[in-house]
Amino acid sequence: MVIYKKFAFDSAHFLPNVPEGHKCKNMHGHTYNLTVYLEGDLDTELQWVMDFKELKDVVKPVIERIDHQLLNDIAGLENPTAERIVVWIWEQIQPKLPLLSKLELNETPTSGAIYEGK
Ligand SMILES: Nc1nc2c(c(=O)[nH]1)N=C([C@H](O)[C@H](O)COP(=O)(O)OP(=O)(O)OP(=O)(O)O)CN2
Ligand SMILES: [Zn+2]
Repeated sequence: MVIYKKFAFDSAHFLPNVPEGHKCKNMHGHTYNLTVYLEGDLDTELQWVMDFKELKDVVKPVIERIDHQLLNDIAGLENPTAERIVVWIWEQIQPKLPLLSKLELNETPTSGAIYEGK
């Protein structure tokens, strides 16, 4: 069984390593949408994989670290591509979510990154 929960955060960023003239060298912002997927068996008694509230309690503090921030200022996010951000989030939450199976991060309505671990 796969369950998921969605989160959103608003952050500013710029991509320092792109060539001069690339639009993403300029600071700009996104409303990021994150979907967290867990995969596991149903608990026989509760008939769920994990309480969505417990899932939220793990992910929300991590989202709060990056919401309304300049991502480039955060350790590990000096080059905050969607790919780097999704790995960074994985590294923060995976130790507390052993059933974590996939993260999907949408940077815009048309672009994003999916990470399933190493
Ligand atoms: N592989 C990656 N490519 C790009 C990233 C990234 O994180 N990984 N990031 C950017 C920029 O942050 C940019 O803000 C998003 O790019 P883009 O999808 O081109 O945004 P648009 O709003 O212009 O998209 P359209 O829907 O095509 O208008 C760039 N590349
Ligand atoms: Zn961007």
